[in-house]
Amino acid sequence: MALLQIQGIEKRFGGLRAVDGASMDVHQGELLGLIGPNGSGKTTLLNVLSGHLPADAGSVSLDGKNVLGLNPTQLTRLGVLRMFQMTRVFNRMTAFDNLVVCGLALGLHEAQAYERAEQLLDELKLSHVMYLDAGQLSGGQRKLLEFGACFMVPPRVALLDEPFAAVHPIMKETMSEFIRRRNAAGQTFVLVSHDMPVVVDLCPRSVCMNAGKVLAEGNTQDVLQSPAVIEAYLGEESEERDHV
Ligand SMILES: Nc1ncnc2c1ncn2[C@@H]1O[C@H](COP(=O)(O)OP(=O)(O)OP(=O)(O)O)[C@@H](O)[C@H]1O
Repeated sequence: MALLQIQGIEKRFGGLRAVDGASMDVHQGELLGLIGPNGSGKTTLLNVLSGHLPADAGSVSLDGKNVLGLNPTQLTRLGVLRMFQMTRVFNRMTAFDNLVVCGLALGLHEAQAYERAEQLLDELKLSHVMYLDAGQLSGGQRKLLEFGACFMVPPRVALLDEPFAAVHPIMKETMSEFIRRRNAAGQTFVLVSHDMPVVVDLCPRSVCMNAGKVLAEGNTQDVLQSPAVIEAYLGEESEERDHV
């Protein structure tokens, strides 16, 4: 049985079907790419999975138990953890305290939270800025920090929304390496990204969405070469040209 079974999810905003009957499975230990042109419904689907938006229809089960309708706090406790496209950290707290607070909120004891925060900062090459306020860090460092916060208590599934956007290539490499290492150790990920070389490199399997529906899924290379997927991305490019 899949770790996460997503069936027939629908989410409407007024007359717009942002997610239109999307179904997919996320297997234990896999690193699944979730791709698709701008506006295809990827972020909205993640928002439904993490409890930040109610769905209009469909079902989501984790380990076979229905979790649709739970709120973000309940889902976080069950191990469904979400990293946002827009970085969300406490700017007036140090990088170290940001992680410690997150660990305490997830139920760690103080000593455990300190230890894991130090380990994660080291692993993410942020030890040299650990006592700076998060507001003093670069955008990329803040993103790495938020990313690290997701792993203070390793989740059942980490939902990452564009973690590499606007991140310096060296930090991007640090993040990719972290994802690769954790995945090799059994961590399950869903990775939303427009960075195709990284998706190809990291994700053996991908799902491509378009207009709220699943357009193709399977081996990432095959998905990217599928005529329907190429057409969907070309459609996006010609729409961009029309607006210039
Ligand atoms: N809160 C909202 N209210 C109204 N429309 C919304 C809202 N959130 C998203 N949408 C619309 O829903 C559609 C899907 O958006 P979504 O952000 O899920 O796509 P996406 O695939 O994540 O896009 P991108 O790759 O650009 O981030 C878009 O047409 C978007 O404008």
